[in-house]
Amino acid sequence: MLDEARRRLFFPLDYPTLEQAREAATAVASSVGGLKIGLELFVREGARAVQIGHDLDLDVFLDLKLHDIPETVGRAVAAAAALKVRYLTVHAGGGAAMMSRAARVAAQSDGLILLAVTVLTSLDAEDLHAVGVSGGTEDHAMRLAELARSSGIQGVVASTAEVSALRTRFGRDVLIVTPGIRPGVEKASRAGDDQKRISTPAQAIAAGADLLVVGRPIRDAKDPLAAARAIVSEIARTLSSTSITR
Ligand SMILES: O=C(O)c1cc(=O)[nH]c(=O)n1[C@@H]1O[C@H](COP(=O)(O)O)[C@@H](O)[C@H]1O
Repeated sequence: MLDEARRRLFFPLDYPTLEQAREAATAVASSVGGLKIGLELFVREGARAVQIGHDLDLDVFLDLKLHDIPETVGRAVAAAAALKVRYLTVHAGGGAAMMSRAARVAAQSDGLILLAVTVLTSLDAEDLHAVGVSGGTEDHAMRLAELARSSGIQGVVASTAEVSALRTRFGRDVLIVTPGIRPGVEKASRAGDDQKRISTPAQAIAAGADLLVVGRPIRDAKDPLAAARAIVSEIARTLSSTSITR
């Protein structure tokens, strides 16, 4: 169970330099299933950042949140596929034509899995309202997930609050990735940082999330490896008690 739990934990390399990222990745490698390369490191280091994951034999999740016209996104997906990453994010808000094009390009690759970001975990209903979206975060996330699945995208990124509804709607037929994880913060509606829709690792797994993205609680811990191990144990306990496997 511990190995299955470890496989589900992704650590974002949100670091300013390649050296810091490599050092941090190496320190936690034995207790995570994969590494997420996001905007900060990729803008600075490009493919060299991706290589950290390959060198450590970990899955790489390239988080570029692509959102552009279909032609531009399709070409970017092809470029990402050439880096041999396992996961790549696109913004579901880019629409059906953009996601369909991305999905067609990914389907021709060697196993690249696309994830559509629904409603960022840093947003709440008020933020959506301010950009003209009414109906709340769950409604909007479900609408975008529906669009993503019907466009051929295999996975979605959503907060724990939407996971149960996503499972009910799509069953096991969707990969659900959940950021906004704050160990030990059960009931607070805010993490004390930019994340607004948060949960503990246990809550995310019990709701049915497949993969958890946990950054600052590991990166900023005194002992990042111990923090990652504690999260893996929490995931394993929850998997055992809820008998969720995949
Ligand atoms: O696509 C993502 O990974 C993502 C989507 C989302 O809705 N919220 C979100 O926090 N993320 C990413 O997940 C990570 C969360 O990091 P922490 O808030 O430090 O745990 C960051 O690298 C974010 O870019």
